[in-house]
Amino acid sequence: MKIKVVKDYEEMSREAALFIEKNVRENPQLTLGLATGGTPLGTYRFLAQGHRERKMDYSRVTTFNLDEYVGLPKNHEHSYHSFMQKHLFSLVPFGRTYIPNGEAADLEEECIAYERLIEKEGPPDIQLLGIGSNGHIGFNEPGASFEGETHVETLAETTRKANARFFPSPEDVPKEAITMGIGSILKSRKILLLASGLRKNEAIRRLLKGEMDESFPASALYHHENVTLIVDEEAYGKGVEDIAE
Ligand SMILES: N[C@@H]1[C@@H](O)[C@H](O)[C@@H](COP(=O)(O)O)O[C@@H]1O
Repeated sequence: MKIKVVKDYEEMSREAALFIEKNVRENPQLTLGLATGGTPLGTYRFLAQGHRERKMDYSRVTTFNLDEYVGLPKNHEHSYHSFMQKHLFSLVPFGRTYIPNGEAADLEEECIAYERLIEKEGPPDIQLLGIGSNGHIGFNEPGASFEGETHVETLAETTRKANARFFPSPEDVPKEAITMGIGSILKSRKILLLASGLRKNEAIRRLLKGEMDESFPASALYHHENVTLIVDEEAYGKGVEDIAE
């Protein structure tokens, strides 16, 4: 695991966007795995700026999103479809964009179809990831299998609480989500993990201990040979050793 410690959220976001831009310049037909949540917002802002000001071209890039809430219509203001539209897709035209359909009549079928799509079009050349304070990646909660494919996950109460800030009230946070599995995520060629702020300090500390354990989903990343962690000083904390290589 390559670890880059940066000053703050802005710097993390800029570094992440530069990482993606460099890879897209080298391969304009890249497949990009995308994440939601507060963490990648700055990265998306910088990608949009690069497109606007430096004419970065994403017209042949295909994107796959990690996850979507179950039961929210695509045009619901808190669906991840709406999130991506608002923060990235309306600002940067991509070739093709895929997000799981959380209101599919047959969710199992949707999961299988999404996994097949990833296999057919991908796997992603770069998978962008945030980390939950309980170590979740995508919506793979503690206990999720490291070999798991796209599936329906019941959200941990801590995750629902953390995401309540995006909803009018905590009860409005859906109880389930479709998520790419940890096995699907690990198929990506490169993984770019971002973490910012004190809220993530404990999760980063635990990750950097380097112990692989299904009770801590992000530790599965030690099974992958090309992971870059960009972490700001608050999330990294003082005195954390670079245990990981
Ligand atoms: N499903 C998403 C994850 O993809 C995200 O990485 C994580 C952290 O969110 P945030 O970036 O808002 O801290 O939780 C969310 O629930």
